Amino acid sequence: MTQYTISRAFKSNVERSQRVLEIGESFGLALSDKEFVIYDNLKIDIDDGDIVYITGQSGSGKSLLLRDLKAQMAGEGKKIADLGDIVLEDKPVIDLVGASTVEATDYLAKAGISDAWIYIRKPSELSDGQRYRLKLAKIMEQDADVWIADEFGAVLDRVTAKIVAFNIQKVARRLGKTFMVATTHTDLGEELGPDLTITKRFREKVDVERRAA
Ligand SMILES: Nc1ncnc2c1ncn2[C@@H]1O[C@H](COP(=O)(O)OP(=O)(O)OP(=O)(O)O)[C@@H](O)[C@H]1O
Repeated sequence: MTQYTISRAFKSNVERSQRVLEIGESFGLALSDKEFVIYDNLKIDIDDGDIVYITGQSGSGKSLLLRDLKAQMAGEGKKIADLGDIVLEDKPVIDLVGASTVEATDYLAKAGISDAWIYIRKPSELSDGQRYRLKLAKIMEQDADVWIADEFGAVLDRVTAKIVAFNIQKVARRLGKTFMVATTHTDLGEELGPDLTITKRFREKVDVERRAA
């Protein structure tokens, strides 16, 4: 178990344009620089192989948390596969994943793609949701210790998001990977079965809940 400490704050630095001054006056906003604290010395214990489910409203600080955890884990020498870093070559989908056709179809199926018409298309011809699932297949094939997916399933319909969540946590658990996702959606708890649920609330408030052993 490793303990990570997260602290993050921003200065407001408001640029005082004419319109900003009008808004400040109309809504009674003080435009003096203020500090916004998003994480205040938050301690999070994460074990290798944990499934970590980060939720919270838009703008609450989920991406910042993932980014800081990623940096600290990389600093410890862990290999990270981050969905946000994956660049897709414009080749047929079936050529983009795995060492063989069988391996490719296996990874793709786990990521929720099992349509032959998608296999033979290129990423530029796919929908956002199909591209997202292809990237999930690509993080599963990487020889990394930690898999990271921000905006997890955000572009997927909820039935597909749940199926993909269930499948990928199963693979992560089998391979002993740490899998960390962040999303505004709170409906994936049952499918992910997270070891750690982090709910980011307003200001620096955070709920961290570990599943009973
Ligand atoms: N460089 C920055 N300077 C100032 N404020 C920032 C900066 N980066 C992020 N923030 C603020 O920190 C807060 C958290 O941002 P973050 O991207 O982590 O939110 P999020 O929960 O991932 O949101 P979403 O679900 O919309 O992606 C936001 O209110 C954002 O405005």
